[in-house]
Formats: sequence, structure tokens, C-alpha cells
Amino acid sequence: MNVTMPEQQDYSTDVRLRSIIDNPFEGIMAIDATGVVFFANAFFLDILNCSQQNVIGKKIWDIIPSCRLFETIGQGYSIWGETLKINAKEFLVARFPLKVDGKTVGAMVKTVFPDQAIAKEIVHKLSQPANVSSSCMQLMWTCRDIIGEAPPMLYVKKLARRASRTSSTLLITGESGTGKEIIAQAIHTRSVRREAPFISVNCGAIPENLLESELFGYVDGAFTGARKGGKPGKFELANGGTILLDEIGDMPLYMQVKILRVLQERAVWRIGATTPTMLDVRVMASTNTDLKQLIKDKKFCEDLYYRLNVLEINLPPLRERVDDLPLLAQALIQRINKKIGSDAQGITEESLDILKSYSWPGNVRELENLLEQAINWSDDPLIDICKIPVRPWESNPRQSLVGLDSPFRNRVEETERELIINALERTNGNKARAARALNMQRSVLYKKLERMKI
Ligand SMILES: Nc1ncnc2c1ncn2[C@@H]1O[C@H](COP(=O)(O)OP(=O)(O)OP(=O)(O)O)[C@@H](O)[C@H]1O
Repeated sequence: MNVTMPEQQDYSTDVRLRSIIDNPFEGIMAIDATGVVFFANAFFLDILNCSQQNVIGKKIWDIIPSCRLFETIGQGYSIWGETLKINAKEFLVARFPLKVDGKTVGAMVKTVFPDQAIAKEIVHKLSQPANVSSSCMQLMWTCRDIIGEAPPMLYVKKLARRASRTSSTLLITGESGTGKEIIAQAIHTRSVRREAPFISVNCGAIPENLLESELFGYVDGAFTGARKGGKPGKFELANGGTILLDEIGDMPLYMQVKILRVLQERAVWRIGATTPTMLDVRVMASTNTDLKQLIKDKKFCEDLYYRLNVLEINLPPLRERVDDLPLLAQALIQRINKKIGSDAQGITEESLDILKSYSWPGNVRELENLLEQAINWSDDPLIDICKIPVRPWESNPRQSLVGLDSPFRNRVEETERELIINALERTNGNKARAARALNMQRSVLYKKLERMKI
């Protein structure tokens, strides 16, 4: 087999070494035994803002008076992590003796980080618990992934951009499937916390008896069956980053009070702990229930509501932004194509008209679902939405919502119920597959099945 190698230039080892030394991350300067500078790399010359001629051959104390490099020659050992001020900028440096045959012939100073900002970022990164690094790796939504150009969505995006500039507590409200979780992720990935974990907790899906240990963790021997060495809770896992308390309205009252305490003290108490663990976590909460009504019904703690609602973003339901339907349909079709390997190109005008007249109780999640069904039921490049066997718009058109006696929430539940039963039928009762088909977490589906007694 003939392999063509890229053309090789015959660079000398000296030239190669020079390019290693002149790397863009560290500054290096060296003096001889009399304190005369005999070497400074490009990075160091740059921070000194001097040319080589002005540095080489000069005494180190004339160039950087505060530099203690000459002391290294007398000391004969290395010092690490000292701060050195050069031209009003501070650098963490290491200095060490240069030895030949055991004899000190000079000394070298080297920057440990290119600058203090990078140093701080690295320290922050290293302070994150190792066991959550994988959650940082998961694919997160960004502001660019959020589809919607209708005025209510443009307003939401504007608020999201603003919210990403602070660490204030944020409450995200909106009906099911309007994109509360993805907005929370997008705000996190745009914020300074983007490198730290984003932990989402579905408050309604965790069994009540596990909620406290899941959220706050426990210490060694806190209770029978506790893991040896204890376990951090979700709040601790989110340290440095963001925690999203999803479906906060489903949180039992006694836990709401504990969450309030965490927000007030910025610390958590692991179960069985005698001291609190201090935290730096941005708290976001989301809900599709009317928290003010829950407060009136004495099911939600008013103090917690005001603690959470420092900033609020309300996501508009899909029926209030039907102008976004063509854009959404197109983008969701591309996403579904990637997911299931289909090749749908778009949607017929007639289908779009039908979609525009529907009430969308399940919002974008429901739209995504219907489109995936339609793609599965037909090989046509243009989707005809009427090809799907169960057509929710026939039983629940937008117009029919006007003047309804039953509250809107009941209709939402009815449709949700219909969608779930339909998904279970299509997957022969396999809940895991049904949850996937509904684009819903399995735990959420279980919770809904329990609540709806399906
Ligand atoms: N604006 C949007 N652009 C693109 N996709 C969206 C948008 N809004 C929602 N989606 C889609 O809908 C799905 C559901 O969104 P998300 O889980 O954020 O809704 P939610 O409001 O948190 O729902 P729930 O209250 O039921 O938890 C997302 O996974 C995404 O696929």
C-alpha cells in the first residue's frame, strides 16, 4: 500500500525545542549565578512588555525589583505558588535553581497559569466533586436551540439572556411541555456557571420518604441501610452550578420549609450531620401549577414562593404563539429525522392549518410527539398529519375551548391521559418505551400513571 506522507521540513531539534519553550501558556525567564538574565521566552517578554535586547544581559532586580529569583540561587531549593506582580498584573509563579552536576549555576522563574482569571477558573473546576463531572458532559440545551420567533417567545429569550447574567433565584412557570426545563438549561449554559453541574430534580417523581436524603444527602451511619461514608445530596452535587427544582408545586409542605432554610442559609444539613455544608448553588424552580392558588389552599409555603420568585419567566402556551408553528414543525422534523433516521422534508399546508387550530394542551412536547407519530406512519417526504390514527384535534380543537364549563386544567389532564394511554397501547404496555415515545422521564410517567390511576 502506498501512503503519501505530508511534506516534512527538516527542522533541527533546537528549533523544535524553541517552539515548545515559546508556548502560549507559560512564561519562562532564567538568570545565571550572578543574577544576570540569560533567557526569557516570548510569553515572559510579552508580560514584561520589553524586547529581548532590553532584558537579556540585565540584572534581574533591575527588571523586576520584587522578583526573588536571585534568592533561589543562595537557597538552592524550589518555591512554588508565590505571587509575582509584573506591570500591575499578578501571576502565580514557581522559581527553582538550575543545577549542573549538583552545582547551582542559575535559577529560573516560571508562571504557573497564563493569568489569574484562568487560575481561578481552574481552581473552581478542581473544587467540583469528581462524581458529578459526567453530568457536565451531558448534552445541554442552549439559547440557540430554543425555537420561537413569535413576540412572546422573543420576550422569553430576552428575559433568559438577562437571567443568565446573574445568580438570582429564578422561578419558571408555564404549562406542561412549554419548555421550562430547557430554558433553565439554556440559562445555565449561558451563565458563568456553565462549566459546573446542572442538576435537575423532579420533586414530584421522588418518593416522599427518599426526598430528604436525595436532596440533602446523609452522613455515615445516619440510618440503617445508609451507604458507608455517607452520600451527597443533589444540592451538594450542584455546588458551583445550578439546581432546578422541577414541579416544585408537588413538593410536600415539610420539605418546602427545609428548602426555604437552604435558600436562607445557603447551606445544607446532611441527614445526621452536626454541621452544615456551605453551598454556592444557583436555585431555579419550575412549575406548571398556580403556586398562588396553592398558597391560598395552604399547600404551598408563601415565604418559599417569595424566595423563589426573585426572577420569574413565564413560558407562553403553544396556542398563544401559533405563528411559531411552521418554524417549530420544521426544526422538530429535522430533530426527529436525526433521532429515528427518517427523511421527512416538511409538512403540508393543510396539516399546518389543522395544527394551528388545535389547543395544544401538551404544548411543544405534544407537537413533537404528533410529528414523530406522523413520520412513523408515512413514508411521504411531506408530512400529512391526518395519517396518524388518533387525531387529538378532532376531539379537542382550539375553538371548542372557548366557553367550556370544565376548568382548563381538566382538559389538559384528559388529553394527557389520552396521550399516555395511546403510548402504552402502541408499546404493548411497556412503560419504559412509552415514556421514551412521550419524550418524558420514566419516573414522571410512573407518577402520572399513579395519579391518573391508569
Ligand atoms: N421552544 C422550544 N424549542 C424547541 N423545543 C422545545 C421548545 N419547547 C419545548 N421543546 C421540546 O419539548 C420538550 C419538553 O420541554 P420541557 O421538558 O422543557 O418542558 P416542561 O415545560 O419542563 O414540561 P413539564 O412541565 O411537563 O416538565 C423538550 O424536550 C423539547 O424537545
